[in-house]
Amino acid sequence: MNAPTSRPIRLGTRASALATTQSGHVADLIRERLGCEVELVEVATEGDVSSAPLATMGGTGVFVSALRDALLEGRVDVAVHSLKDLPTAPADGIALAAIPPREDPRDVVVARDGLTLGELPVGSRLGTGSPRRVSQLAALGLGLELEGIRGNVDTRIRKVREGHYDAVVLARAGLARLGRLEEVTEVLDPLQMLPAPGQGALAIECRSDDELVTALAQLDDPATRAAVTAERAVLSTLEAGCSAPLGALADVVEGDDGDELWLRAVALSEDGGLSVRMSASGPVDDAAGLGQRLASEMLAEGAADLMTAPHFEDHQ
Ligand SMILES: NCc1[nH]cc(CCC(=O)O)c1CC(=O)O
Repeated sequence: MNAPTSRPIRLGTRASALATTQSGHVADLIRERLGCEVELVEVATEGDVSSAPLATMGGTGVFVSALRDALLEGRVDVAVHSLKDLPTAPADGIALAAIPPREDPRDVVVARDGLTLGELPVGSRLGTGSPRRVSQLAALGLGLELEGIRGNVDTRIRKVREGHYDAVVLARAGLARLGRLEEVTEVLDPLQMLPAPGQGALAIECRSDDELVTALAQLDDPATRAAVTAERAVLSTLEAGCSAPLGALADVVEGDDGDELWLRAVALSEDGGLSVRMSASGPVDDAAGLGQRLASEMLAEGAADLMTAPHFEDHQ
């Protein structure tokens, strides 16, 4: 296809190794598939500059807003985010123009001495700052010490190498993009660890009134978009009534009447002691409806009460 514009497309990226790798990947896709020139423009975000815990900075949205500001102010034309870091509410003036094919969405363990979770001795120190990972790990009853950790992928792995932690849990997708899969000592089955909604997928955004919306749509993978739409609908529906740790994963599977979407989700109390786990399937073209229905059923089963559950008082 002809280049939609004569000027180079400015693609905004955060400076981290993962962000520049992801952005470089999308820049290549745009060059190959749309035949446009692309230049990378670095954008600093509060999430990169500060080392405060993410929870005190308004969550992972801090990584996203600086890139969106750069888009709206016309400093860049395209922004690439990890979809799991993207808030579910649509942003004014911004289009989610494409979601390319997803990487393997599972979480992985990087442990000392090639160990798996089950092989780590009781009392081993596992670093993760994610409430979703903490609660699901706690629910496994392995007797691990779960400790907060910050820093990029490289820093987290180094903290295991240097003996500060016995293990860390990371998204497989990040390691795959960085060419670090050889560090993985165990891939966690979603039966035990459901990933974050959107994990492993990229979001390509542009201004909603830009002609790029149509051009970028060629990079969209409909199966990935359907899956992450269902997962994010669980998140946005539960967010209204529940701030519990949440995992969700959808796959396009072959059903009796052709392709359908199979969705599973779990909401847990912070200590993993209580959880509401459900699954459902539905038509691929009603992904949002499927996610909303599953989340409503989860709310009816008490998902909203998990954080304030009486067991916190009873068993302390
Ligand atoms: N929380 C930060 C973050 N955002 C996206 C990824 C990895 C790539 C992805 O999930 O798409 C990571 C690192 C991690 O969770 O290990």
